[in-house]
Amino acid sequence: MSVLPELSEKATYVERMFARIAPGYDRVNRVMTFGMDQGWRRKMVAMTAPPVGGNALDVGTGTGDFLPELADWVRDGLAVGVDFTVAMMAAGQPKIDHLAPQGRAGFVGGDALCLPFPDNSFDAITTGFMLRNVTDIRAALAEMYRVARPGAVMACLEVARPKNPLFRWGHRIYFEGVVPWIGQLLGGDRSAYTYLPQSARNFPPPVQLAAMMREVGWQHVNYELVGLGAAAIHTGAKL
Ligand SMILES: C[S@@+](CC[C@H](N)C(=O)[O-])C[C@H]1O[C@@H](n2cnc3c(N)ncnc32)[C@H](O)[C@@H]1O
Repeated sequence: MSVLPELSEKATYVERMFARIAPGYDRVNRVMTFGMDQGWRRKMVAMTAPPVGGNALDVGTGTGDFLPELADWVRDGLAVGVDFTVAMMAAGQPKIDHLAPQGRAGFVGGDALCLPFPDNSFDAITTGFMLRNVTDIRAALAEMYRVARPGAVMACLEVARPKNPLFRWGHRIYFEGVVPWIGQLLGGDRSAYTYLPQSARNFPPPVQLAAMMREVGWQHVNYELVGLGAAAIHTGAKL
């Protein structure tokens, strides 16, 4: 049975869903990805290579998993996480408690489709598992392009479907049959983790996402499959 909302209700549905699962979000992520997700995030930050003293932005930051790594790279610069679900950022606050007093990292409430920042503000941008959840993927990619400074690199992590038929079959069983139960047991919310594989089915495949990035201005667009093809990391530059 589909749990996917109508487009007109999607933003409210997504915000309420993430507010519900915020307390157990990190735990479920670690188990569901066999601990690989943090390595993917570290790799992405290295791909964007934020400069020392620069500003880095993580869009749809959730519990802020990218922020400590971004803050390490920019050192005395600033790492900002933006999200429209306050409960997710509140759950992640302990991760940046040691950085916030020195003004090195912070959360900002805001919509990825209308980012609350001026043009050309950030030297590096990351976004992880967010694009699947927005009502307009192109608009989100265009907003990230708008706030990126010339020279900035953006890296995006999203779910994909393995190409190898055997992995694809195993992935489908795991993602659609097992993941909702992991979500139920560790996150207390089966419906949210049923939404996950269903929303992934509707998400454009990596080649199509790369084309969308180019359409809104990103250049040198590339992608790499990770996790046996279960996720893709796209990168693009603003020249
Ligand atoms: C699956 S979580 C990903 C969190 C984090 N980036 C990570 O890597 O684990 C998706 C996040 O995107 C946020 N989100 C979805 N649509 C958004 C929008 N239009 N504007 C801002 N945040 C949004 C949700 O609130 C949620 O925190």
